Amino acid sequence: MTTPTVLLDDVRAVYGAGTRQVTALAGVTVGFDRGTFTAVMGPSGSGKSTLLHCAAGLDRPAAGTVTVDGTRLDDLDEDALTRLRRDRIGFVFQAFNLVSTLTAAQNVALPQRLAGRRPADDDVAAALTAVGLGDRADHRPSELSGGEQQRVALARALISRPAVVFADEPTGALDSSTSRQVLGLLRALVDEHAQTVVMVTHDPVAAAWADRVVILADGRIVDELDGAITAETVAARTAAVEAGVVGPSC
Ligand SMILES: Nc1ncnc2c1ncn2[C@@H]1O[C@H](COP(=O)(O)OP(=O)(O)OP(=O)(O)O)[C@@H](O)[C@H]1O
Repeated sequence: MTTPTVLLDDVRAVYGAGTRQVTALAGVTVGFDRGTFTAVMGPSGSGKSTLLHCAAGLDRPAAGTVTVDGTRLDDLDEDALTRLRRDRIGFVFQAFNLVSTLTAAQNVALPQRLAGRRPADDDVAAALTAVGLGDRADHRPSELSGGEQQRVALARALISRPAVVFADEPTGALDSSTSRQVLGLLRALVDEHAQTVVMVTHDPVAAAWADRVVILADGRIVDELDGAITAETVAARTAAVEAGVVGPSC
């Protein structure tokens, strides 16, 4: 049996304390295999972002373990965790994205430069071209739209080839043709480079690009789809969860 690239084992996450305590993850066990594309869905407040943050080492769970690329995150101090995030994890997050003082090209090259390598200028240009931003290499994030910034983050994942790419609503701010372009790029990371992609989305059309859909409700995984996934089946299953037909108590 192969070990998943990312494994969450009975992960619990809580915010606040006392009467204000909120359980965001109530014991989640899930693995994301190498070369797979998983969509994480569920109603607002069901724990999707918390799951992504715990899996990516941005939040520490209250209990349970997270293993990324063979390394248990709870074994790492903050410096080692920062290095692991830099070297092994790609982020396509709206709020956790690019360095504002660097150009698009410098942002794409950043993880490799921090690791002491210098990506070839041609590789950086090719990655930006692949995401449709070949002519914006010298622009800083403030000169790019939210969707363009997301695509710069994707270009970074294209050349630094992290073990896993976490994407939080990567198409939320995009029109449908740019969304298809971004989803096609995520798909290509998986199909052509056997990378692992985990994407939080509310959009059944976006989720249909994945190999597997994991649906959360109240901090637990309550449903899963794989095989032939269509936007219609995803919409029906998420609607059933929202309506409480499928839920933690079922
Ligand atoms: N910083 C925080 N402090 C207190 N509670 C929080 C915090 N962040 C999240 N929560 C709570 O934890 C639960 C899970 O939140 P999370 O953001 O993971 O959900 P989500 O499924 O990503 O929601 P959405 O789709 O609305 O972004 C919610 O009840 C939320 O209110």
